[in-house]
Amino acid sequence: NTATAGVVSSVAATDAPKSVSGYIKDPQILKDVLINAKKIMDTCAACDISGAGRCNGKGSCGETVPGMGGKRKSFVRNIEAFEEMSLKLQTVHTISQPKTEIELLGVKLSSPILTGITGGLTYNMGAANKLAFDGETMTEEKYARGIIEGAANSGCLGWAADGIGDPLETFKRRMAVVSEFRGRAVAQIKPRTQKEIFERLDIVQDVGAPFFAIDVDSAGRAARALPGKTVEPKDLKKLKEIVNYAKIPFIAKGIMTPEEALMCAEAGCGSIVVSNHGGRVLSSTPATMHVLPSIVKALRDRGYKMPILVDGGVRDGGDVLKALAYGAQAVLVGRPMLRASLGGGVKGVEMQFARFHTELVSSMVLTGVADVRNVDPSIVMQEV
Ligand SMILES: Cc1cc2nc3c(=O)[nH]c(=O)nc-3n(C[C@H](O)[C@H](O)[C@H](O)COP(=O)(O)O)c2cc1C
Repeated sequence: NTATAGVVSSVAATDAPKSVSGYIKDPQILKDVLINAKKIMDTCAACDISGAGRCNGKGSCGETVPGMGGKRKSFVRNIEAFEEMSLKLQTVHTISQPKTEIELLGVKLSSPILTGITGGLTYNMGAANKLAFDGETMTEEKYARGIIEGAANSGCLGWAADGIGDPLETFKRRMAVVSEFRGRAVAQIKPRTQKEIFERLDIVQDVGAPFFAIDVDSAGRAARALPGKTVEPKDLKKLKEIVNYAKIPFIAKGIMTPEEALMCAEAGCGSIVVSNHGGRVLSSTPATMHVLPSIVKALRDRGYKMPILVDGGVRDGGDVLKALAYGAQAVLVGRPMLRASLGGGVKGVEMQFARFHTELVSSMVLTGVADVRNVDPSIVMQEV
């Protein structure tokens, strides 16, 4: 996320969209939404658009999952970790209508799913000047609206992202979209200097976001930062300063070790996202699902009750259930939501949420889980 785009388009509205053959206007089914996304993304992650829309980073996209960078190993590990896990099929019980609702930091969600934090269709997705679902030009604003409104309409939460190169004005305009969905849209801030974080946090709080995240794992981009566009690692002291400044819960995103999870808890963070940034920041990290159990254990053993979120490679409702069985309270879904918004806007994201929800319910019935807030770890078995 190094360039300039924000929610407000860096593409002039008058630019004619590039026509794309076979593009489906106003798609009515998810498959067509995903086809659209594949057609407009130069570097598309669409490996299997006919199935569940799974992306394994190895497919027909020529191994160029959007914004992958590096050697893609971390990303593939995330996907494979879920594939290696099996769910225990058990149907001799009475559970036919399992409960999927949770409350996350004071916000009620219809299922334990948030969108991933993604943005930058011009520089991350190759979708500048391409057709949108409405037959007009695709813009950052349409993209963000798809994510945020689509999630809100699904009873879940969508994130507005912060691009490193985004000037404050762009950030403010993006927050105007969040403001429309007061209480039902959340915002992320890059690990900028403390002063810049506080400046953006004031705005995030003004627009009514119930909580915010900082992707602390974007710190490596400091090496490429332009003057005045600084990101930096955050030590315990700085984490505490942010917690103390904030009037809403602060989620630290990009935590991959028990030690750092404990530091976030000690700092007073409201939550963490166990994440390797979808494999985009460091090529050789473990899968998020491989580190999640030790992080959960470390926090719970010391009595910390904060919700624990996870992302990276969540591709269907069964994966959501696996993450919950490993101790997460909710997941973030990145690329599948990204593609849904690109190919179908608000409606596309609603369809994607509906698919995840249906699959989650079905997986719960088939494993005998009555409530997402209480998932027995023994429903997951490692393949032997
Ligand atoms: C195109 C793209 C842009 C992203 N931009 C951001 C960002 O601005 N901030 C952030 O915290 N994470 C960002 N991420 C990482 C996601 O929030 C998330 O961690 C990751 O996509 C989850 O993995 P998944 O795509 O396999 O579900 C981005 C990911 C992608 C694919």
